[in-house]
Formats: sequence, structure tokens, C-alpha cells
Amino acid sequence: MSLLVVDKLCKRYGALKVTDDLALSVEPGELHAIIGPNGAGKSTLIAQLSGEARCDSGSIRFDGEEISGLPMHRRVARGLSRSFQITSILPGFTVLENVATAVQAREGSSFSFLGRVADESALNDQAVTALGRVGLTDRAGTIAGSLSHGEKRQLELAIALATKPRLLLLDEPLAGTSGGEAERLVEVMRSLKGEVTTVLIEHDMDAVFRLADRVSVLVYGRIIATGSPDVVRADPQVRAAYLGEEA
Ligand SMILES: Nc1ncnc2c1ncn2[C@@H]1O[C@H](COP(=O)(O)OP(=O)(O)OP(=O)(O)O)[C@@H](O)[C@H]1O
Repeated sequence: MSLLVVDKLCKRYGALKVTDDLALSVEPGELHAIIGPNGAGKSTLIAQLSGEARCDSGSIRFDGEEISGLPMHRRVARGLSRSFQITSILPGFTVLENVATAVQAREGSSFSFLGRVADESALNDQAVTALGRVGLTDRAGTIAGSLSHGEKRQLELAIALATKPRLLLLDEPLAGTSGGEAERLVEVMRSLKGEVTTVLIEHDMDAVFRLADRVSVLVYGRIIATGSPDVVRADPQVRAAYLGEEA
């Protein structure tokens, strides 16, 4: 069964149909990239999936249950997690504290019966594990505000992973990163493949076509093609509508 099934999803801003009868399915374990020209509606779709933006109509089924009417925190509780851009990082706290805070938010008071010391050590263990997954172990004690841009992106990923997502929504994780930083993040995303189901929006076509199991192409609020990177790259409609000679 698909983990996520979106059907007939709509969203308007005034007269503009930003999400137009959109259909999409995401299979367990896959990295599903969504590409499309500027203004196609990619960020709006992610916002509708995460619960930041209301849906005018249509359905979002997550693990078989309708979630389109649920507020964001209830979607997070079900395992649907969005990696927020750098604004979600607490710059005055250490890298480890940033991730531990996310773990604490997810665990709520479930460790409270253990008392404060055990509580902290359990939180830290999970945070250290998440930092290891993104290659930031040796930066655990660093103040987050002093990280490089690429490291902040790695930290965002660690924060998202610390919430143990069943579906991770990544909105342009490579934006603003340099070559080496982008490569590191691509490697982290590759290492998560098969383990964390991921919906990725990314403008870096090279990264998308290297990483994705499947690619969906969004144009004017509609998915015009879905398939393996090779199938999508060869699709004449996609080439005409979006990729042009870059494909
Ligand atoms: N809050 C809003 N109010 C009005 N219009 C909006 C709002 N948010 C987005 N839009 C419009 O909806 C359309 C889709 O925007 P969206 O950011 O989802 O596209 P995108 O595919 O993510 O673009 P990009 O690749 O440039 O980030 C654009 O025309 C945008 O101007």
C-alpha cells in the first residue's frame, strides 16, 4: 500500500489555481522528487502536505487515513515531518541541544518518570544518533549560529530525523549550498534511502536525477509525469514543458 496518496487536491490564491486537481502517490521507502518550473506550486504542495497551508478540496491519505483536515502538530505526531529552513535552528544553542530539543518535543513527557538526569541522557543519545546520521557528530558542542550554511542544512536534517519521521518532506535542502556542502548533503540523503520515505523538492537537477527513485513533474499545479529518472528525462511532454535542452 502507498504510504501517501494525494487525490484531486486543490488550492487557490484568489483566481490563481496553485494546486489543480493534483494526484500523487508515494511508496514506502522511496525517495520521490518533485520538480517543476518556478511558481509551479511545489512549495505550496509541501505546505499542504505538512498542514501549514489549508486544502480547498481533495484528499491526502497517509498510511490509509485521511489527514487533510488535521492540524500540523497532529500530522507530525503521525510521523509526517517537514524539514524547516534554517529559521528553525536556535542559533545560541549547541548543535546537540538543537537536536535534543526536537527529540524532547517529540517524546513529550514520556521520559519524565526517569528523572532529570536519565531524561537528559536519553534525549542526548537520540540526538547524538541523529547527528551521526547527517555527519555532524564532531560538531555536537558547537554553537549552532557559528556553523557554515551547509552545516546548518545538515543540522536541519538531523532535527527532522530526530522526530523519527515516517515521511520526510524536504523543501530545497541544497538551496544556497556550495559544491562540497551540496555533495555532503546528497550523500546524507542517499544514506537515508530505503529507510526514511522522502518527498524532495529540489532545483538541483543533477542531484535530483542521481538521488530519486521516482520523479514527478509539476507544472501549473498539476503532475504531468511520474516515473523513474530515466523515464521522466525522456518524456517529450516533460522536455517541452520544463527541462528543455537541460535534460
Ligand atoms: N500565500 C500566497 N498568496 C498568494 N499567492 C501565493 C502564495 N503562495 C504562493 N503563491 C503563488 O502560488 C504560485 C506557486 O508558488 P509556489 O511557491 O508554491 O511555487 P514553487 O513551485 O515552489 O516555486 P519556486 O520553484 O520558485 O520556489 C506562485 O505563482 C506564487 O506566487
